[in-house]
Amino acid sequence: MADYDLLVLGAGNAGIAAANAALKAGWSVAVVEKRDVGGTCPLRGCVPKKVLVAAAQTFDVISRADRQQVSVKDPSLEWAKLIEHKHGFIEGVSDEMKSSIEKRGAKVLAGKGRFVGPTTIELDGKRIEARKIVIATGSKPRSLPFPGAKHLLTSDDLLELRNQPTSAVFIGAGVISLEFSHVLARAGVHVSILEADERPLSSMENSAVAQLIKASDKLGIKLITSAKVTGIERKQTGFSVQYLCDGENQAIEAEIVVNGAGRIADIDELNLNAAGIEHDHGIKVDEYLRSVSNPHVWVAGDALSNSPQLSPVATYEGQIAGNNLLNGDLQKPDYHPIPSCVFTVPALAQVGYTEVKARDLGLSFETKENDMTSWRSARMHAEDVAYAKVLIDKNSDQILGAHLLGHQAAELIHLFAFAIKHGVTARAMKETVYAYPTFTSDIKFLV
Ligand SMILES: Cc1cc2nc3c(=O)[nH]c(=O)nc-3n(C[C@H](O)[C@H](O)[C@H](O)COP(=O)(O)OP(=O)(O)OC[C@H]3O[C@@H](n4cnc5c(N)ncnc54)[C@H](O)[C@@H]3O)c2cc1C
Ligand SMILES: NC(=O)c1ccc[n+]([C@@H]2O[C@H](COP(=O)([O-])OP(=O)(O)OC[C@H]3O[C@@H](n4cnc5c(N)ncnc54)[C@H](O)[C@@H]3O)[C@@H](O)[C@H]2O)c1
Repeated sequence: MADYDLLVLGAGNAGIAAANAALKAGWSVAVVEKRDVGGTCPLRGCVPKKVLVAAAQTFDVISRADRQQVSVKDPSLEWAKLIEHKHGFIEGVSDEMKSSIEKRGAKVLAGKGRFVGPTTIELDGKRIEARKIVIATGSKPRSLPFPGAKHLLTSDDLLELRNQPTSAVFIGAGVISLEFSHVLARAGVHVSILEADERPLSSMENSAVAQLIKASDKLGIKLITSAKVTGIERKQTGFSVQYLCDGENQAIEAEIVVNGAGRIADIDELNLNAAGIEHDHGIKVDEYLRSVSNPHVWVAGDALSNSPQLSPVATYEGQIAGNNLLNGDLQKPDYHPIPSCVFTVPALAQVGYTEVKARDLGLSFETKENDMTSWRSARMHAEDVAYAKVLIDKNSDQILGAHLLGHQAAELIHLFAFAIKHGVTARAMKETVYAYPTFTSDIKFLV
């Protein structure tokens, strides 16, 4: 007989969402967690990162204040104090989350679980049998193969870094590197980024990314693309990062070197073969997030290898896995209307298709592109960057994609997400009466 109806591996957004669905249905649920209940987003990801970004935003506003006739003398962003301030947002959070899920009836088991059978997990030498299992073990930084990779810091390390470095090199120009770079640069750190690809953020809209690169350059962030890192060597005061670019061996020195080369599903220690769970670069799941080879197992969140690694997506997938294991396979995730934001300063936000993707799909659409820096709203707030590209279906008048940089992008994007999700037309967005003067009221001119 099974010890639990459901066992969840991992107590992050995805695991907690799946557990909650089963608890509501009166199932007995165990949640196994090897680190802290809460997982990446509240403890080592979105929230602590955003505390740093919020400070960078304030610094940015102050740096433009003279244009609004406000004089502020010598502002500075103090890294060590900021890290201390960030701690206030994390302390006690994991304990609260643990007691909250326990109150709802879950048994929280500490330790690293691994499969020893199709529905059996081993934890600290004990075997636990469950009727169904959800794998929600999240992701970890991709390990890099060159000599000296052991010197690399991760985002976890950066969030704990007490002493402000004078210089930093990031390997990879993805979301993590760009977000941290914009904070560090404002604290006065010399930042360089080495990107293997021809351009950063390859899944985002080209023209919006180009504007972000310009804004990063203005901050002093040095971005080197098409760079193949070959090694990291320790020097007296820091490190030398060697790389190949344009056929030539080159090097940059910095006090710290950070791995921003992507995150991969944290599944390689789960002993998946013992449970007959098919996997190659990730666990193979069907469209209902169920393992294709073990019908008792579902996967959700960053532990999946083919969906966006985002906190609300992890929760959404956890809920779907939970609903499907309770009710039979009914729900498939739909990622199209889910927005994402790169929290640089200015922030870049997108939802729906990029222009390239819409063209690949053979859609017939109109592109509305605007630089709003000369608009009254942007000038009032002394914005340096204010850009929007919106794709509108020529036949249905529905929004296919929106890409915003600056101009409250991380907030405005949700109106476009709502429009895409619910089929609201560009005309309906134009005809709505908005409060004025607001950034939102500009939407009429963006669609
Ligand atoms: C620096 C950073 C900033 C980010 N910022 C944002 C942001 O602004 N917005 C956004 O949407 N997303 C952001 N993300 C991504 C977001 O944090 C993740 O997509 C999300 O937290 C994934 O949730 P999850 O439940 O899948 O995994 P996690 O929250 O990582 O949870 C997985 C849990 O499983 C546990 N575990 C692993 N293996 C085992 C095992 N064998 N046994 C028991 N437990 C195990 C882990 O300890 C962990 O607690 C950020 C990520 C990082 C790293
Ligand atoms: N604001 C947010 O929503 C947010 C913030 C942080 C992280 N995240 C999530 O976390 C995930 C991981 O973030 P990330 O920034 O580490 O990854 P990423 O996938 O965004 O970017 C990784 C980058 O590293 C490059 N790269 C890979 N190997 C390299 C190498 N050897 N040398 C140089 N460049 C290399 C890739 O080409 C890519 O541009 C993202 O997928 C993202 O969804 C989200």
